[in-house]
Amino acid sequence: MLQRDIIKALYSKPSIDPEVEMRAIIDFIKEYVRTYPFIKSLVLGISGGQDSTLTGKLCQLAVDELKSEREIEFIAVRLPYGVQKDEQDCEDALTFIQPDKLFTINIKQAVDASINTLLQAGVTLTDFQKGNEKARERMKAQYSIAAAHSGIVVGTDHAAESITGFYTKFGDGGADIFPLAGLNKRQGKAILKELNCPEHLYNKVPTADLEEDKPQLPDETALGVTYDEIDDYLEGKSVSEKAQKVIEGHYLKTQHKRMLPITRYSFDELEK
Ligand SMILES: NC(=O)c1ccc[n+]([C@@H]2O[C@H](COP(=O)([O-])OP(=O)(O)OC[C@H]3O[C@@H](n4cnc5c(N)ncnc54)[C@H](O)[C@@H]3O)[C@@H](O)[C@H]2O)c1
Ligand SMILES: Nc1ncnc2c1ncn2[C@@H]1O[C@H](COP(=O)(O)O)[C@@H](O)[C@H]1O
Ligand SMILES: O=P(O)(O)OP(=O)(O)O
Ligand SMILES: [Mg+2]
Repeated sequence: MLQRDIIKALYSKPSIDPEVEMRAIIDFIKEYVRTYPFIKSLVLGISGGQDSTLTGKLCQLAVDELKSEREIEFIAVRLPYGVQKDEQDCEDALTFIQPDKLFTINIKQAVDASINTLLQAGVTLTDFQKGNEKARERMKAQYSIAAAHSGIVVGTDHAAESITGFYTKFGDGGADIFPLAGLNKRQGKAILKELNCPEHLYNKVPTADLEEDKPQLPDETALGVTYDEIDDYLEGKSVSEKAQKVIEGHYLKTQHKRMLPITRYSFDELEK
């Protein structure tokens, strides 16, 4: 049964103890950093959404615990395209996280320059495709900051995003570690509650906010399925036939995103 295989592949659990899970994630981050002495920073884009708020807080907590052992800092990065509509949420997330360092990189100039250069060469991108350019520019900026600070890039992908492939390949999908792997959306919310996060940040409507034609488009509208249904599916519960079809359709269509570039050998591993 596909549901069982997906749950196994994405390390999804039917339930979590938020305190235990939070400790396990912090310990994973600490253990990873300890394994590679060159790592002196963790770099992460903070959008004002649930996932980057949680990932950022856990990174800062891990770094705080490591500071007595070694040189290490957490670097938060604001990456607006022009002026962000949910600017205040981003400020609130940063107040909650209290990062060691903050950079603000406005990606508008770089994205617009890229779009224009492509246009001059005869390649016209749609608004949706431009959205993916924004995500890739954010990835590039985070890697530049990591390179300049002996760091690694942290990503916010988790099971409820991974299952639908709802991220830009080599954009927000491009990072060095994914501390939230295995969690679904409501489990992430439960950990934020445990951390006393301001309620409006974990109850915020999830959005990639990449399209200018559809500002702050809810992920659930774009996906055609709710996170509650996705979370139920990942917890092994039965969902409506329609939800199951939509979720499994996204999963199968985005298999390539959960693999490194496909070769003659790994092609055999795809479900056809
Ligand atoms: N761009 C936006 O404005 C926006 C907004 C909200 C959400 N999202 C979500 O982010 C995700 C990004 O969109 P996307 O998936 O179209 O773009 P993407 O760039 O992440 O993935 C598409 C690319 O993947 C590669 N690809 C596609 N099928 C493949 C296959 N079978 N084998 C190997 N490579 C393959 C191709 O290079 C293709 O251009 C989507 O889930 C989308 O809903 C995007
Ligand atoms: N506006 C943003 N500023 C900083 N970082 C951002 C911004 N938008 C997205 N990000 C990063 O990308 C991931 C994925 O976002 P989704 O909302 O899931 O598409 C986010 O967690 C940030 O790290
Ligand atoms: O990745 P984020 O932080 O933008 O969260 P969400 O996916 O809920 O928008
Ligand atoms: Mg978001």
